[in-house]
Amino acid sequence: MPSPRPVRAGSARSSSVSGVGGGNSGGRYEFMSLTRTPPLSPSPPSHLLQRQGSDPTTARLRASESPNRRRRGSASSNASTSSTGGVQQLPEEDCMHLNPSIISVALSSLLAVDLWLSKRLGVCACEESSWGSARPIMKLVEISGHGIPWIIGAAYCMYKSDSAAGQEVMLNLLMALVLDLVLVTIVKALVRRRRPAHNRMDMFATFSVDRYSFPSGHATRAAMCARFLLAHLVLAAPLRVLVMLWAVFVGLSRVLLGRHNVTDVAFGFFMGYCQYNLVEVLWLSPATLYSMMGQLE
Ligand SMILES: CC(C)=CCC/C(C)=C/CC/C(C)=C/COP(=O)(O)O
Repeated sequence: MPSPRPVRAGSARSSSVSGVGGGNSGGRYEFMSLTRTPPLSPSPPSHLLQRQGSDPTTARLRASESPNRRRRGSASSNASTSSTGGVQQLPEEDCMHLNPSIISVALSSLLAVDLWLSKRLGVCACEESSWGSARPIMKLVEISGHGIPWIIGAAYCMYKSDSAAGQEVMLNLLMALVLDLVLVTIVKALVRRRRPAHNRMDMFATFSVDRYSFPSGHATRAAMCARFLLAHLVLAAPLRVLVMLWAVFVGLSRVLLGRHNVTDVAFGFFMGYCQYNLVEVLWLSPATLYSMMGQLE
């Protein structure tokens, strides 16, 4: 935690650090890391003042930089001070470090809200949680969106279907489910976001990549399958509403069970929605299938 320290009016900074939360020159406070030895002189070297900045965010950002980067930054700052004979000008690169962009601040705020909200909503994360008694129902919803029942179900319907159109639809549903597994695995492996700390890893049939939470595979599958069923099955209106409610409930149950953060599920829904468009583009017609099989022979 940085500690505020009054700075003498005489040690004013140059205007090159404006916009970094630097206050006025009289009676303002500087933040100094407790892990650093304070300078002996009452007026610290100007390059130190400039680099640490009066903004605690900046101090934190700098503390998290790699040692190499810090060393490089410090060298360039020294150089800039000495080469301008006291007039301090930061290199372009350093100005960007000192000014966290609006996007990164917005992202950090979104992630902070996400973590806070997800923790509050994880009311079925264990039996002792406030809604712990609803956990078995949530786990049933979880199974209803799992890949294994969907793959087995689609294969069974394809086998049992006595019309070519029915077989075609079920074959494409199977292809969509496999595509979903592949895409979610790739994104999870790339992003590697850990599941929430309050999650209990007691899920049925998972891959090793399922220790990661972004995006929610259940949410992608629910969104994609719901779109698929609504587009290719002739369903009465109440059933269509039920399909949509099921998809929403699968996503919600991921957060209530503490399996995911809200953003994992939100992105999962978006990704599943887009995946359906891809399935439409890649649609396997019987003709395509026969020609593919012919090429294999
Ligand atoms: C036939 C075959 C290889 C099926 C694999 C199905 C399988 C194990 C899918 C994993 C489903 C799963 C646990 C996804 C994780 O979902 P999240 O919502 O927790 O990301």
